[in-house]
Amino acid sequence: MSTNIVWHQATVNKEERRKKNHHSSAVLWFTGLSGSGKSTLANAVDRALLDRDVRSYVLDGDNIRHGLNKGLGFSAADRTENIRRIGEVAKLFVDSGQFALTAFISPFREDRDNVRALLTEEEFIEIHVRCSLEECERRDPKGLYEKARQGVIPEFTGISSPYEEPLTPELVIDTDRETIEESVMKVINFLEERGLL
Ligand SMILES: Nc1ncnc2c1ncn2[C@@H]1O[C@H](COP(=O)(O)OS(=O)(=O)O)[C@@H](OP(=O)(O)O)[C@H]1O
Ligand SMILES: Nc1ncnc2c1ncn2[C@@H]1O[C@H](COP(=O)(O)OP(=O)(O)O)[C@@H](O)[C@H]1O
Repeated sequence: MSTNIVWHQATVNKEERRKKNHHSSAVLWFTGLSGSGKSTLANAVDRALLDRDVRSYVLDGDNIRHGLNKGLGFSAADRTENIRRIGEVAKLFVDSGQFALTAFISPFREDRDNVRALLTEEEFIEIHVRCSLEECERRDPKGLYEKARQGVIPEFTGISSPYEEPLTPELVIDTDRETIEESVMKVINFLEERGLL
């Protein structure tokens, strides 16, 4: 535990940064099974936002685990710590006037709700990237489900580790029924309706 630390108030504040950017800032929290389409969708939304001169950045589970969260595994405790840290990083992005697009399985409801609690109501947008386990297994883009079924990968989400679906997400995207383009437009329309863009 750190002691004797005092918060230093920043000189430039979030509202000033948002005004300069001509848009608001928030976290788009994509959650879903491995292979459901989180990374694909987050990156496609990132591109659509860039095309609109909106500042955004993707934080992706696989990539973050190569650096910042290297050393964390897939036990429940490590997944909780993974999501806690990403929640804090995403909050920094919001403070910097940008959109953070996070693509983590984030299987536990409580962990996602803890991130929500770090932000205001408008700043946390939970997007359930919904896709049946059967379809995710059929896609198996990295061959991980096959390994999980063989018992080579333990504690694999959906197979040997739980996924708790969001109860009241801001958005649900059915990637086994919609095209990527349709899903992207759904997210962009939502941001416009909320007055965030
Ligand atoms: N045991 C186990 N369970 C689930 N996923 C596994 C596992 N081992 C490795 N992988 C790969 O790690 C990616 C998930 O990392 P996350 O940081 O998103 O997971 S979590 O939110 O902490 O649960 C996940 O990436 P995505 O497929 O993009 O979801 C997998 O490629
Ligand atoms: N509507 C859709 N949205 C997102 N991905 C889709 C969709 N339809 C098919 N896919 C495919 O599903 C796979 C999802 O993989 P990925 O984005 O890596 O998922 P995740 O990040 O959730 O593990 C990709 O191969 C992608 O092309």
